[in-house]
Amino acid sequence: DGTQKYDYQSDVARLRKIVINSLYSHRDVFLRELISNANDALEKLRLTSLTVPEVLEGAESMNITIKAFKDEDGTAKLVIRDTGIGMNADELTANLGTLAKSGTSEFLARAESSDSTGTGNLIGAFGLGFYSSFLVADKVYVASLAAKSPKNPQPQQYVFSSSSDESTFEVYPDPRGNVLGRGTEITLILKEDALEYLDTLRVTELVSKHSSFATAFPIYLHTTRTEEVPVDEEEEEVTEKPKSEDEDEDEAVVEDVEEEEEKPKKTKSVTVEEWVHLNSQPPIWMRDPKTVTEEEYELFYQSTFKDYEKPLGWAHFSGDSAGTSFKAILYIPSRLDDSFWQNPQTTADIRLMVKRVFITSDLGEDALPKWASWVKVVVDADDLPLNVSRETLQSTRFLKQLKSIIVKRLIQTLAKIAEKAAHVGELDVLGDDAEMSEEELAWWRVSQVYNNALKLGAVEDTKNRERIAPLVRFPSNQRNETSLDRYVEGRKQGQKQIFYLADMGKTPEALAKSVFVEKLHARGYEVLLLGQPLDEIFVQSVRTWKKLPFQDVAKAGLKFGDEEEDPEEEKERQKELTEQYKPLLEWFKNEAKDAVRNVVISNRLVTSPCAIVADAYGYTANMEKMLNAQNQGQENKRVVHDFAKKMKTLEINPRSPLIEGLLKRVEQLPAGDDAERDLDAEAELREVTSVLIDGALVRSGFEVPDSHDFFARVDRILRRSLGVSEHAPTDARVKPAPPVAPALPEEDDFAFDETHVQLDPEMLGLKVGEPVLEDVAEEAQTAWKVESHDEL
Ligand SMILES: Nc1ncnc2c1ncn2[C@@H]1O[C@H](COP(=O)(O)OP(=O)(O)OP(=O)(O)O)[C@@H](O)[C@H]1O
Repeated sequence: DGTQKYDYQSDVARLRKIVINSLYSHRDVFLRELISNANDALEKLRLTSLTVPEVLEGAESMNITIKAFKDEDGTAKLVIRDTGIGMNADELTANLGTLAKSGTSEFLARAESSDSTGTGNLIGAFGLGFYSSFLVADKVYVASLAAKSPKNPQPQQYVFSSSSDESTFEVYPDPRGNVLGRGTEITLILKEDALEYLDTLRVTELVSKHSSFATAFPIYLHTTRTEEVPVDEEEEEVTEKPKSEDEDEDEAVVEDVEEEEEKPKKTKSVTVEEWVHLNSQPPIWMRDPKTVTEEEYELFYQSTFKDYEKPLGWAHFSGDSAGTSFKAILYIPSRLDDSFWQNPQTTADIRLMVKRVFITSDLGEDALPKWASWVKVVVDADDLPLNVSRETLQSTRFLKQLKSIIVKRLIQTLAKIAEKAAHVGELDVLGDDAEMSEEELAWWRVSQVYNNALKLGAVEDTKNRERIAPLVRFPSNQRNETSLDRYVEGRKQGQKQIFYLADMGKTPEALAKSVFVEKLHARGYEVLLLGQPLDEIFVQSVRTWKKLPFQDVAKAGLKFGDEEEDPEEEKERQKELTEQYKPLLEWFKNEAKDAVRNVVISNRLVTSPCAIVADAYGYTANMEKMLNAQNQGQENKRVVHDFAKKMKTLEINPRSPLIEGLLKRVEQLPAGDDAERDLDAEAELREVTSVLIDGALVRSGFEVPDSHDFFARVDRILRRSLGVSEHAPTDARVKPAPPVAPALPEEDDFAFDETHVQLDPEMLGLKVGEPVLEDVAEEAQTAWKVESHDEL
C-alpha cells in the first residue's frame, strides 16, 4: 500500500547504463561507495546531534554492519546497514532517483569516451556512488528510517527499490515497520556472477583495502564459523577399564596415558555467529607514521579525497598550537586543476576533525593562501569548540595558526622532495624516465605541476618568499632547469649579477637563440630563460638572490664582472672602434631617432649585426608587451608609456661584415650641399638602414611600428637584389564574391556527417588493442575531424 512508482530522470538512466556497462571490471568499487555513503550519513548524524540531540534517539550505536548470506529460498543477499541520519520518503526519491550534482555531464562525457581506466575511481569522485550497486545486484532495496527531529517527530521507515534493467523505481512504506531504529539498510540481491561477495574473506579483504580508512565509525562484518565443542560430561559414556590386581604402580601410569590418547573427548560441531570488527585499527593519522605503509597512505588519500591518481608526496605530522594538540597529514595531489589559474578564490580542501570526528571541510576561502590552496589536508585536533558557526570556528586561535603551520609544512615537504633529487638540475634530458632515479622523478613530477604555483607563492607570500623561491626552477642556456641556488653556485669569478632574459610565450630554445644571449653563451655564462607569464614578475619581486641582483640581459647595465681584467689594448681598441665608426653611428642616430635614444658600439653582440637594448629604466620587449595589453585605451598612461618605450639604445656590432659594409657605403656618400649629394644612393642606403633597425627591433623581441611598411621595404630590397623592377605592378585582379544570397542558410547546409570520418589506427602505424595507443588514435581521429570541419 502506498507504493509510488517513478521514472528515473533521463540522466540517471544514461548514467546507470554507463556504470553497469563500463565499470564491470571495477565492480569492487560498489562496496567502497556504499560504505562511504554510510559514513557520510553517520557523520551528518553526529554533527546534527550537536544542535539537535534527539536525532540520536532510536538506535544507540553509530556503526556500519555488513551481512552476506543466502536466505531460505537460496537468494544471495548482501546487506549494508548504517545507523546514520537516514532518509524520509522524499529524500529517498530525490537522492537516489535524480542527479543533483554538478559535473555529472563531465563524468558522462569522460566515462563514455575513455577506455575506462580510472573510471572506477571517477565514479566516486563525481558523487555517483549509489548506482555502483547495480554492478553486482539485479535488484536493490534501500530501507531507511530518518532520524527523529522537530520537523519529523515521528519518522516512518520507507523502502526504495529498483532493479538493474528497469527504468523505474518504487518508493513505499516498509511493510516490516520501523525495524531499523534509525538509519539505512541497503539490500543487494546479488547477480549470479557476483556470488563472490558472499564470501566473508573476500568482503574483509575489500573493506580492509579500500574502506578501513574511509570511516572512523566501526564496521562490523557478520561471520559464521563452525566450532567443535566438547559434548557435556553427562552425555559422555564413561567406560572405565577395570584395574587388574597384579598391576604395579609404574605400569598403571603408562596405561593411564595411553588410555587418554586413545579415547579423545567427544565433541560436536556448532555454528558460531559473530560480528567481527573490521576496522579496529585507529585511523591512519592517529597512528605512528613508522607503522603506516606507503600503500596505506596512498589508499587513504585516494579514498578520502576521491582522487583516482596517487599523490606525489605527503607529510604526516603532529604538533601543538595555541594550546591544542593535533595530528595531520598533508598530501600533494598529482594534478593542479585548471580552475586554479582561472578562479582567483579557491577554497582549500582541509578536512577538520576533532577527536576523530569529522567536523567540516569548509574552512572558508582564505583558509590557505592562494598559491597553496591545492594542498589536501586531514587535521585532527584534540580540542575545539564544536557547536559553533564557521565564522566562529575560523576565528579560533588554533585555526588561525593552522594556516601557517600547513604552509610551512608544505614548503618543507616540497623542499625535502627537491633535496632528495639534488642532482636533477644536471640532467640533460628531462622527462626521459629511463635516465632518472626514483627521487629525481618524484621531484620532476612535482616541479612539472607546481612550478608556476610556486612562482606565485614567491610573489605573493612575502613572509615565505625566502623559502619558496629556492624551489622554483627555470630553464637556462646551459641546462634544462636550475634553481637559483644552483645558478649562484655555478657563477663565474667576478660575476655579480644573475643574468636572465624574459620574453613571455617564447620557448627556452627560442630564447637561447636571442641576440642578447649569444655573447654570454659563447663566453660560458649561464642565462635564465624566462618564457612564462609569471617569470618577470617573480624576478621583480625577488630582486636579489644571495645578494646578487637579477640583470635583464636585454637591458643596459650588463656586466660580466671581469671587465677590469681586460688588457689595456682591449680598451684602446674599443676607443678606436668608436672613432672609426663615428660616421656610421651619426648616420644611425639620425635614422633611428624615432625608435631609440642612442646608438653605440656593442660589447654584447657576437654574430648579429645589431640589437636594441632597453635602458635600465626603460621597457624591455617583454614588459612592453605586457603593458601594451594592460594599458590599451588608457590615454593618460600612454604618454608615460611612449616615453619609456623610447628609452632604448641601438647597439651595432663592428665585427659584423654587414655593419662594416654599411660603414663603407656611408663614408662613400658625397657630402656637401644638395647639388653635390647623390640623393638616390642616400635614399637606397636609408632604406637598408631602416630595415636593419626594424630587424634589430624584431631580433630583440620588440614589435616594428608598421609591419606592412616594413615588409614593403623588404620587398623592394629583394627586388633590387634580384634585378627585378622596383616599380613593376603586381597583377592584383581577383574573382569577386557572388551576389548576396537570397535566403538564410538551412541547417543542413553545414551538417557534417561524422560517420564518414573513420580513421584506421593501423594507418597511423599504431598497433590496435594496446589501450594507450588506442587513445592516441582516438586523439588523432578527433584532430582530423576538426581539420575536416575547417576545410568544409
Ligand atoms: N546510507 C545513506 N544514508 C543516508 N543518505 C544516503 C545514504 N546513501 C546515499 N544517501 C543519499 O543519497 C545521495 C546520493 O548518493 P550517491 O552515492 O549517489 O552520491 P553522493 O554520496 O552524494 O556522492 P559521493 O558518492 O561522491 O559521496 C547522497 O548524497 C545522500 O544524500
